[in-house]
Amino acid sequence: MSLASELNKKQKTLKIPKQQKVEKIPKSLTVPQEMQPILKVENLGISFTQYTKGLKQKNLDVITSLDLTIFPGEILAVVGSSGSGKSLLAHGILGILPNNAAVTGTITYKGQELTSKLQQRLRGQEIALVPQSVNYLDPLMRVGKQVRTAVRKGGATKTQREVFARYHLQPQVEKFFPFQLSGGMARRVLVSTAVVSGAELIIADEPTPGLDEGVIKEALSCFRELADKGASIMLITHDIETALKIADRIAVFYAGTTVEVASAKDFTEKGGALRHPYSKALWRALPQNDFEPIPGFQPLPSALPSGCLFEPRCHMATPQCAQGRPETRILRNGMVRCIHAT
Ligand SMILES: Nc1ncnc2c1ncn2[C@@H]1O[C@H](COP(=O)(O)OP(=O)(O)OP(=O)(O)O)[C@@H](O)[C@H]1O
Ligand code: NI
Repeated sequence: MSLASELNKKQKTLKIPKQQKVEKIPKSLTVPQEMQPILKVENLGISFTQYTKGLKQKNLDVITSLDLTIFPGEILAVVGSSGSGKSLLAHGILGILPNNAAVTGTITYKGQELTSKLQQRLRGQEIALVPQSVNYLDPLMRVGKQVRTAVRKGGATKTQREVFARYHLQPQVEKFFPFQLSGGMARRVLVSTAVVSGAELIIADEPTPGLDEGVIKEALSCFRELADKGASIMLITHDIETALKIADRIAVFYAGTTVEVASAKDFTEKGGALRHPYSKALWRALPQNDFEPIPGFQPLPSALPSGCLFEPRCHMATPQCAQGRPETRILRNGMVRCIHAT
């Protein structure tokens, strides 16, 4: 069975909001911090065992000391460039990492440690994934059926047809097999599967590339509506602008760790409200801002610096930065991993 259908089978029914024109996507208020997070990731590490020449074993640390939390009713965007570990985090939460992966640290879901047994129980029930790759669709099952299997209560066909209409999928598409879909259509089917699931936590891994403006807006506003009804959404994207349209908070990833978690409101003007030099640089690199590229490259997992991961590219770096990884600290209501951030 494909992962998408397996992940979403037997899920709770959730009313699909009627199709509506969305001019502006409203954002809910910032989450009160005393609220219990639905998901808490602490000091997460993900490494891969690789065999090199002569069957020598090598460990590749791709995620190190990663922390983040998501609260009920919140959209947390995870932004970072390619290879920063966004998808691996998603797969780590769902418990679908490849066999050669080792996980350290803790992930708690509603206060309970997310063991592999619990992951298996929640996957497709309370936690749904919109996978980054459309290959997760079952190639042998008509797509309408794949979406209907994700509906757990009530009229599955009605729910599937409503969500297809909402994402501009023609009625005949429900009879199609995945190979008959364009990339954009396949992605809309994946988003539909998660949206009808009624999951309490939806992890959407790059759900919008290849979709046209109208459908992107529809998908994003649908996530916002689900969050406003109490669901939590982790929106993984490399596109800060998409993230800012709906997210409450943004976690900035760099080389497999969280360098900053900020309120979406902090991404404004010259980035003065941001805390980490990388977040500021990422913000300033946008065409509508200074369009200033960040010199250098994100380090590869096989060649991570021993000190601060951003130190080799940082204009604020001092010799102390190369001494060791900075701890996370709370700063101006956000989180940052930089000894110089003020
Ligand atoms: N099975 C694996 N074995 C070894 N390394 C892996 C494996 N899967 C992923 N990686 C490495 O882990 C790092 C993070 O990958 P990941 O797919 O999480 O990045 P990402 O942030 O989602 O990037 P993108 O924006 O391109 O989707 C990359 O350097 C990648 O090469
Ligand atoms: Ni990815």
